[in-house]
Amino acid sequence: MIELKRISKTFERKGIKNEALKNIDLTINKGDIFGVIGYSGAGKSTLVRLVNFLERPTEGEVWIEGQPLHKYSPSKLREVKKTIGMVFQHFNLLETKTVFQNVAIPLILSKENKDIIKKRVTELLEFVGLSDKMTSYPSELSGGQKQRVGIARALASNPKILLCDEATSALDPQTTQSILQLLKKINREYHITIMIITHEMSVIKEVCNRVAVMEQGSIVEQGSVLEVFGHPKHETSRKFVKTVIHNTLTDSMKKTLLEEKQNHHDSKLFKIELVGDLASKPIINELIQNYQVNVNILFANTVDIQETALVILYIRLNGGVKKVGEAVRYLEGLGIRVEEASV
Ligand SMILES: Nc1ncnc2c1ncn2[C@@H]1O[C@H](COP(=O)(O)OP(=O)(O)OP(=O)(O)O)[C@@H](O)[C@H]1O
Repeated sequence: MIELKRISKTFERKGIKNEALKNIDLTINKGDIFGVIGYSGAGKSTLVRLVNFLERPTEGEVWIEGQPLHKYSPSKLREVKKTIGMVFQHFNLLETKTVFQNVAIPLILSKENKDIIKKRVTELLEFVGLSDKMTSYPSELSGGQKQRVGIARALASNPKILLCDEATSALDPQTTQSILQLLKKINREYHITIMIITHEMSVIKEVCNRVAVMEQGSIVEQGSVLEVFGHPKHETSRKFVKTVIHNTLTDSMKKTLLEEKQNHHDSKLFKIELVGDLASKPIINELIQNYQVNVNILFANTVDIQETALVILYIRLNGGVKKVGEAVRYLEGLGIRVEEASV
């Protein structure tokens, strides 16, 4: 578990202060794959560097697995930091060392014996799918293979937490997919909590269960990925969600609705979201049959988030205030999020 409490970080250079993080409160639970997203300069890297104390907070507390890192001496910090692995955007491999030697570095530093190192590195290279590259040098590998080495090295000391700072940003979409699948496998099989820093919402959609959106040093929204994708509250979150999910009426549909407005003064427009099992229920049919309302579907989109279907619909209900009200209450009673929409 990672807990950041009232964290602020101010950099000072030549008398000029730069408040990189402002009053951050964040809890990442054991087993989470937690994404932090934001535009360049939002403070993401500073935030992740605080978790393994590559940076010290100006104010606030950093708790890792119940341990108060902000109170620890450098030697005690070194011990805790062994339980945290880090994966970097540009891999940070030693070019003069082989794949095997790169992965072995953390074990050599903690003075493990040769047999243990050999066994552990062999296992890890098998896990990341690079058994046949043991004696290769980084210059002989593709970007995706280099990142697999970086990940194996981060796992060498058996961490409880893995921090990934833009780990897929230098990779093409297909390689990104394979690295994200590997991170999922690490989370599932090794029960490692993962914190992912990214500026790509597709990364969050693919692997994270929770997300925090950052802007100018603050967290402007956080929650489950389904919640934030289905119903982003902050403007910045909405912009990020739009990059991966089409969740608003199309321009041509808005135009038509505006033109038709006078003909539909007794109808109401709603945005509804169906999550998981609800997505496959005959809800529209029930609205028509049981509540005698006319249902006009104006927009529909289905996306899979974390292997769960999220259906976003814009529907126009017509049938008088009473019937429409009853229909809405029926939907809400099923646990469907219903929001009156405007054009
Ligand atoms: N060591 C430093 N000294 C001074 N200012 C810094 C330092 N590190 C970061 N900053 C500043 O803190 C702010 C946040 O930077 P940070 O790198 O955390 O953002 P980011 O969201 O990770 O951006 P990017 O995606 O571009 O890496 C920026 O204004 C940056 O200039």
